[in-house]
Amino acid sequence: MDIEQVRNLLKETQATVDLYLSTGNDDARIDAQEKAEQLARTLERPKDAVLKLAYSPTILTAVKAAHDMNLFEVLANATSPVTLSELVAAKPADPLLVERILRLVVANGFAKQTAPREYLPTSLSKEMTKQGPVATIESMFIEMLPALNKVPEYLQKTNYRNPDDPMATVIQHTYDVKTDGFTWLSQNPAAFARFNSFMGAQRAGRPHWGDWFPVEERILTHPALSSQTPLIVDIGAGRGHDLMGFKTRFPHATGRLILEDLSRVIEEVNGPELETFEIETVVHDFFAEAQPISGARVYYFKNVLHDWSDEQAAIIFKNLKPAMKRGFSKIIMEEYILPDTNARSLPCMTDLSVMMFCAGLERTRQRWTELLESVGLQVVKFWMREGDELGVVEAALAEE
Ligand SMILES: C[S@@+](CC[C@H](N)C(=O)[O-])C[C@H]1O[C@@H](n2cnc3c(N)ncnc32)[C@H](O)[C@@H]1O
Repeated sequence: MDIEQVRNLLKETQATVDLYLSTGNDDARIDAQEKAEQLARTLERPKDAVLKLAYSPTILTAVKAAHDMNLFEVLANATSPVTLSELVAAKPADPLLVERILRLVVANGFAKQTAPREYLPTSLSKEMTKQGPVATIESMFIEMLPALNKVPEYLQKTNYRNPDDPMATVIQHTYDVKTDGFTWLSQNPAAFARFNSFMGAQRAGRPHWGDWFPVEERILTHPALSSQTPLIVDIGAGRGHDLMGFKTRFPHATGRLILEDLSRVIEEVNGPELETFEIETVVHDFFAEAQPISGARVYYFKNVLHDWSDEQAAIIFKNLKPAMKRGFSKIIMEEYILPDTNARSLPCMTDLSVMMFCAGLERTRQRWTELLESVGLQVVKFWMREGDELGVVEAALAEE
């Protein structure tokens, strides 16, 4: 172990923690957390680090089993220690088994132990009683882990080609299905509900782009805007929460708000709620047809492009471009924008997951630039917000 390195990291960790405590800035919080992790890694013997990594799936297993035995439900509201006997009664289950599961759960911060066979909740135990976090663990455990397990085999079989076909990626290899991952999930209502809650939980608490992106300056201030102009076309919009959020923040913005998605989604979302927000709906398959709404100020995609490989994304953009008005229309994409070096761990985890599930990918600045330029578009600016590597790619037709 390099003692000098430990000393330096300790100082750096202290400095980033102090910065966070004095500013409350979320970037500073994440920097502090990463420095602390680096420090912990430096203190760990490499062989122990490898062992821990190899055994790490057992943590997920223990948390899932604890959830299945209702241990978090019983613990969550306790203000004084809960005994093993009380926890055992929740299912009921064998005391020795519960004790063993709880040992791993406690060692990983999902509960606290106050005395032999006495436990208290932590913020993580409480998290494990909410629908979204539970769905996150369940979806990962039930549907995704079997496929993750097959990734090395799949990559070997495909001679280590980067997956680019959503009909022939790890999901099809694992489950022997002939559909894309989303269709496969949608055919199993329980799995689909889990997955949707998982995705919802992943996005929960993220600020709306209208709260940090300079919407007024970059979008609303333009002499050509009129009440008939499509102001925002949200492509692959899902249930329309982003447009509703936009309308709430900019109720007097000039122009129409249009929600586009596949027909099955539009059938489901059409109704009084969207009408209240004056949101129009249009059925549009971005692979099969040209963009039907011409001359919009903004073509907005959120969490759409990362589901698709560059080859598929190029089709989406080629179908969009003819509708764009030069000097007026913009593309706004809310996605991860990874730095070209040293990306953080979480977006790299989602990168591997979208690769496995739909041959998608999270893109670095360089990859976004290259993708857009390959189809006659250009990055106008990358906008990063505080907190993580999520941001907005603002793009337009390339200059002629
Ligand atoms: C990951 S969801 C994102 C939804 C929404 N933008 C959000 O961030 O919550 C991807 C969306 O793309 C839609 N989608 C998938 N394939 C599509 C296609 N070929 N044409 C149009 N929309 C599509 C899906 O129905 C889904 O609503």
